[in-house]
Amino acid sequence: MTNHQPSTLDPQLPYRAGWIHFTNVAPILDPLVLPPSVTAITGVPTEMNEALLTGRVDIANISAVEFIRHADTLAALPDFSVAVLGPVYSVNLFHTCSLPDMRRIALTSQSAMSVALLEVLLREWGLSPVLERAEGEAEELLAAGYDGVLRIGDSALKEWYGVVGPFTDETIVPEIPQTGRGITVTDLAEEWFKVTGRPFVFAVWAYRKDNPPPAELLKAMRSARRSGIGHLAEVSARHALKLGLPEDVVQHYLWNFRYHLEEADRQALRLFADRAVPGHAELCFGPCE
Ligand SMILES: C=C(O[C@@H]1C=C(C(=O)O)C=C[C@H]1O)C(=O)O
Repeated sequence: MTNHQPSTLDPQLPYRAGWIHFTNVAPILDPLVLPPSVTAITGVPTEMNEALLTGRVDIANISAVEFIRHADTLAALPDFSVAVLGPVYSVNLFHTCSLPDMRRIALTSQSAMSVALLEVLLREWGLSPVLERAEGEAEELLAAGYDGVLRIGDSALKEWYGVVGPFTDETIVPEIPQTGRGITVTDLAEEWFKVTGRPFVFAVWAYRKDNPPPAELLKAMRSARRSGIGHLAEVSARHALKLGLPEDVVQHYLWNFRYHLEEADRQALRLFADRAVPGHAELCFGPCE
């Protein structure tokens, strides 16, 4: 991948955005009408992390841990996040033995944040299994001999439902089962909540400090989020169809997210940063010098 100069150096060039295209960003991305001065590409978290860090894009919703690791050069929008308080349903450790018995865990290559979260939780639990990158469906990898499989995003949401579903009308409230077909699903955001009582921030919208986004992009993003959250039933119905999941499950999945990066989220992210990346530079939620 080639390095590009920040586009602020040439105001004639478009401002380039990178969007993680998972369903959990749909309430912001589906209604988004980009200003003419902005272009966009899409990809999975590790692709968007790389696109921002190599200068292929100017802003992206990236794994929050990459923002932390590069806090000397990156800033985050102060009011945008993909966060939850409690379960997230799409960042899952699938396992067949108990957590302390796990020896070997397969990690998805799409994720940076969930891997960092798993490492923090393993330390918390006093466990040190071998962690390896391996692709494939959770059930296949478990059958192939892994004790645990970490999956994120839409495929993790679908695999979670495949294990714990189908639901009756009453299942969603108050408690969703975590086992089925001999598999347990440990929701990492819920585990973080059990340890800290805090939200967990998976993604922030980050940009290089010297290259902040144009005001018209922020305005378009805020207006899109308002519209997406205001029409969550329609957004959910559209994505339920794409995912092959029931509408009420997708609606529950989406209304559960915190898209506004409030003070509680920023504090929780700092707490995570201190545990995951000791010695990190101070986190700046723009505008930053
Ligand atoms: C909750 C999720 O969050 C995503 C998970 C990320 C990661 O693990 O690196 C990065 C960005 C988030 O949007 C998910 O995709 O399931």
